[in-house]
Order: sequence, then C-alpha cells, then structure tokens
Amino acid sequence: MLEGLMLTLDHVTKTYRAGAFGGGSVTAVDRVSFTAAPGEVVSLIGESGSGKSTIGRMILGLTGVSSGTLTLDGQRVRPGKDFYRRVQGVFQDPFSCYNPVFRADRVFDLVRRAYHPGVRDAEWADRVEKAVRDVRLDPAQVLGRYPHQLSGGQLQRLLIARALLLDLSFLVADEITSMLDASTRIDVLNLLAGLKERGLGVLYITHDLALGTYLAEKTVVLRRGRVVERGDTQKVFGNPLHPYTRTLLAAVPRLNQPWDPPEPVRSCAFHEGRDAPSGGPGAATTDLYETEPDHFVACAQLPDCERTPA
Ligand SMILES: Nc1ncnc2c1ncn2[C@@H]1O[C@H](COP(=O)(O)OP(=O)(O)OP(=O)(O)O)[C@@H](O)[C@H]1O
Repeated sequence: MLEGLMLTLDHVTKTYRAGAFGGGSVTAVDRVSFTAAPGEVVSLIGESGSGKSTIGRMILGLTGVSSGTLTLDGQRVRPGKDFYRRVQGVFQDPFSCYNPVFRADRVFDLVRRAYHPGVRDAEWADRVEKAVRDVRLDPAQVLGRYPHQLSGGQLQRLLIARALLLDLSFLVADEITSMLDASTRIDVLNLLAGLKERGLGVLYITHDLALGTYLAEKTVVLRRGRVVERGDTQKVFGNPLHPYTRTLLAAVPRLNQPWDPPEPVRSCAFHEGRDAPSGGPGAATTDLYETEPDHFVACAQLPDCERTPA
C-alpha cells in the first residue's frame, strides 16, 4: 500500500499578471475549495480556460498561490527533491516531456541519479523493468527506442512508470488521455484506478465527462475559475443541479438522439428564491449550497452575481 497525501484547497485564488507590461490581471482561479483524500480520485472538469491546469500547476508548485491555502497533509507546497519524490504530474502532451535525442530509458536514469543514487545497477534494472511492466509495456520493446519511435500512448505510459519509481503519494493527471486512442485510454485509466487501489491520491483533470465519471468518486465542476458544483460523482452527474453542469452533460452526444441545445446558464437555486439558508448546511461551506450530503452547488450567475459570498 502506498502512503497517500491529503490534498486541501481552501479558498485558493490565482491571479496572473497580463497585458502589455503586466499592467492588467486575470483571475484564473477564484476562491476554490475542495479536498482529495488518499486513495481517492477527484476529477476536475470544465471548459477550456476555466482554470483546471492552473490548479494542477499550483499543486505541483509550478506556479504560486495568490491567496488562500493549498496544503498536502497540512504542509504548504515546497518544491524540491523531497516534494517531487511524492508529488508528480503527468501532462497532455507526452512528446514535450522527452528529449528527442535521448532514448526513452534515459528518463529512468535521470530518476535514479536524482532520487536513488545509492541503488545498484542490477536492482535498478529490476525496478525499471517492474515499473514498465506495471504500465503494461514490454521493456525490451520500448526502453531502447527514441521518442519518435514510440506512440503517444507508449510515451504516456512510460511517464507513469517513471512516476511509479518515486515514492509517489499524489499524482496530478492533466488531460493525460486526450491524445490516446480509445483502447489505450482505457488502459491508462485502469492504471490510474490501480494507483488509487494502492492508496495514491489523484487529481484527474479532463474535458471529458465520461472519463471523469469512470474513475472518480468526487467531481469538481469549474466555470470561469470558480467551483459551480462539486461532490460525490454519482450525485453531481445523477442529479446535476447547476445549469452549467447540465450544459456540459447535454453537450455529450448520444447515439440516435437529436441534440437539444442546452438551457442558457441563467437560473439556479439562488435565483429561484431558494437562497442558501444562513444557518443551514450550506452556511458552513461559505460559498456553495449543500443540497444533500456531499453535493454542493453555487449560484448560476457567477462571477457576476455576488449572492454567494466567499
Ligand atoms: N501564465 C499565464 N499568464 C497569464 N494568464 C494565464 C497564464 N496561464 C493561464 N492563464 C489564463 O488563466 C485562465 C485559466 O487557464 P488554464 O490553463 O488554467 O485553463 P484550463 O481550464 O486548464 O484550460 P484548457 O482546458 O484549455 O487547458 C485562462 O484565461 C488563461 O488564459
């Protein structure tokens, strides 16, 4: 069993400088709160530009948090060798993670040099072979090849094998299946499911609702940097309450069914005269209304409406 880490985001905001000479600013992530427990997959879903990758990058220490707190087992992110031994990211484009003139096995040598310099050659070779087999690849087929001689799915799986050679506790998987064909995609998802079984926490960032629901026990739906709905995946998708979540679901084409344009994102519990009760279950969450246990929803008119104070 792996030793997982508890991820906690509490009103996390990220503001980037933008515009000529950095004079303007973009709030990419706006007071986002959620948790991911060890052994839990949380899927982060939302349209392009909704702030998903920015959240992944903050967890990995690749960009700073502007306000709020982001912790792993109560500790703030401290990028460095000890941190990256336990927290890793795998990204959408596997090709960009490899040096084109180095064979694929070179990424494993770099891991050894940085994290396991004392391990002997034979033992290291065994560990690499096991990690590569764990991602359902044949070491003899892939390790001696250059990146251009491997498929996107093979490169993606090698990156996961690389992460397995560390003492991994938390993985940020950012659109890792979007370049893969359907069968390889299921292989990679099953790999993530295996990691979850072993106690690892995973943040699974995706545009694809079906893939998110396949793996995740919890779902966070983001729109324009804010959480509009979150909670138990079965509840969020079985009973979507926010018009934006309904829009996302309506956008999934179904065989032999005409596509109905989704309703505009206009109304919600807050705009139908059902404000979050001041002393009720929603009050504790500060900006989301708890409609049933582990199912939270926000105002439909965020960020323009201020009816859901943070
Ligand atoms: N380094 C940066 N400087 C300025 N603005 C940025 C920077 N990175 C991201 N942004 C902006 O922050 C917002 C959120 O971007 P982010 O990449 O987190 O969204 P996303 O949901 O991951 O999108 P996609 O699904 O297209 O990858 C966007 O408006 C984007 O333009």
